[in-house]
Amino acid sequence: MPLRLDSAQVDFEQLFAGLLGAKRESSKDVNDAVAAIIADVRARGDVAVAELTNRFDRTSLTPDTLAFGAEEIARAAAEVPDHVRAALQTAHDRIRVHHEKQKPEDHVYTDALGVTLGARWTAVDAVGIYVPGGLASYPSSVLMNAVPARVAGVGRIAMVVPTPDGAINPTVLAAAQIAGITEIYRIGGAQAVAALAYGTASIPRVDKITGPGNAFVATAKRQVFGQVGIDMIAGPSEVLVIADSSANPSWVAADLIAQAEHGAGAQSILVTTDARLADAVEREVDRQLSLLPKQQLARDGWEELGAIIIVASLDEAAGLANRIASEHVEIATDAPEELVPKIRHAGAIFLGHHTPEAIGDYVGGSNHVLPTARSARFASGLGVLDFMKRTSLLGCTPSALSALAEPAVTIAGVEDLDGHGRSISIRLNR
Ligand SMILES: NC(=O)c1ccc[n+]([C@@H]2O[C@H](COP(=O)([O-])OP(=O)(O)OC[C@H]3O[C@@H](n4cnc5c(N)ncnc54)[C@H](O)[C@@H]3O)[C@@H](O)[C@H]2O)c1
Ligand SMILES: N[C@H](CO)Cc1c[nH]c[nH+]1
Ligand SMILES: [Zn+2]
Repeated sequence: MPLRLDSAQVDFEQLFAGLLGAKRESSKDVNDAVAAIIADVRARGDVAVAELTNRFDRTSLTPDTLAFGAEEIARAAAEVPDHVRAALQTAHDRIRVHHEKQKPEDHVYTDALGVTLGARWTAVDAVGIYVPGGLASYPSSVLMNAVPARVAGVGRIAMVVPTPDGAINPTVLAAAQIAGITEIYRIGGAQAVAALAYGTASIPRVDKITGPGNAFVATAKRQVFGQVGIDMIAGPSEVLVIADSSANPSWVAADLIAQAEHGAGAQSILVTTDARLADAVEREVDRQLSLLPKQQLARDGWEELGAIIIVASLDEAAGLANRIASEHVEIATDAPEELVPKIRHAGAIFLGHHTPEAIGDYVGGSNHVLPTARSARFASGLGVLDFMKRTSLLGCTPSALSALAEPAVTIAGVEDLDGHGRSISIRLNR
């Protein structure tokens, strides 16, 4: 049974420990396993990457066959039916247009003292994008990573994607082709993250790694942070639907199931002001799951990490949503815009009855790589800025330096850094 609570009973700490916390932490076992994998890849390079991939993904790779060849990519992409390619192209184009609007502007100004200040944005040189592929394949995630990287102007984009049992979904390669990605490796998990971070003979190291993945991927990204940049920890997917009596229980149920079908650790929560809707959604989830024979993952996910919470008001729903800080928040009410200002912690907000989260997964144009596991409290979804960095610019005229020297030398003095002070004052005594 999914968890069912009403607002009088919602003990956030308990909710956190059960629903939001324990099952989503990476365990000591995963941490240790990932540390061992990273150490192995650093020591033995491509040989370790091939061996580990063969073990976890049941492949038969050698150090020479880690990368997809150009003809292989072209051949696989050519197998993809025209309507699928057209759908990917639509998604690509919409994602590109939206992300173009995120490109930051450089700015420079000179203040009254004659100090020039500014900020200049430049792209990261080399990025590794992780496309998950263990339980399902995600051509859409290729686009969500690659498009903002290209809009940012990243020089080199290396993509990794696991190929369980040696099989690749050709649509993943078609998406890469549409996005202009040519460097692709058939590896996944912690060994792929380690190879991108530290480099091997056949996989040059990158500067930053982005993309979602399972607990092994997320833990590996945490462990290589510092050696390379990372975007965020985007782990198992989550949705929190806020609904009132205007919501359609079948639609809400379908949205909860859609998220649960992401499998292990995926989480679907309904927060509603209407007890009758809660009952109807619960029944409807069961009914829809019984009609979907392929939905074992969703069934398990709903049983394990599904929840229905009844609250007294939409304000209370917003407060709870902020504490949970879900990856996706759907507002299934007639006036979603009234609630939006009250939702401060969410990876993405979906407005109204006609905006299922899945439209954002694919073709809405916004990014679907979003902060999970409550990291929306401090992190944002993937975007162009993740592939860029800002360098500040500072310039003083002689008179500006004279005006600022005294306070600067004073602070250098209290820090006991005379060399700093002298490097300023030496310029004044001429
Ligand atoms: N937040 C997002 O934007 C987003 C998008 C798509 C998918 N996702 C999430 O990404 C995750 C994808 O997970 P996945 O498993 O399907 O694919 P994955 O590619 O993340 O992980 C598969 C890899 O995990 C490694 N692995 C598996 N078992 C292992 C073990 N016992 N020891 C060491 N390594 C092991 C293997 O190397 C395998 O290649 C899902 O949780 C899904 O919800 C999130
Ligand atoms: N809901 C996932 C995390 O935002 C993304 C996704 C890809 N394909 C389907 N769904
Ligand atoms: Zn999804």
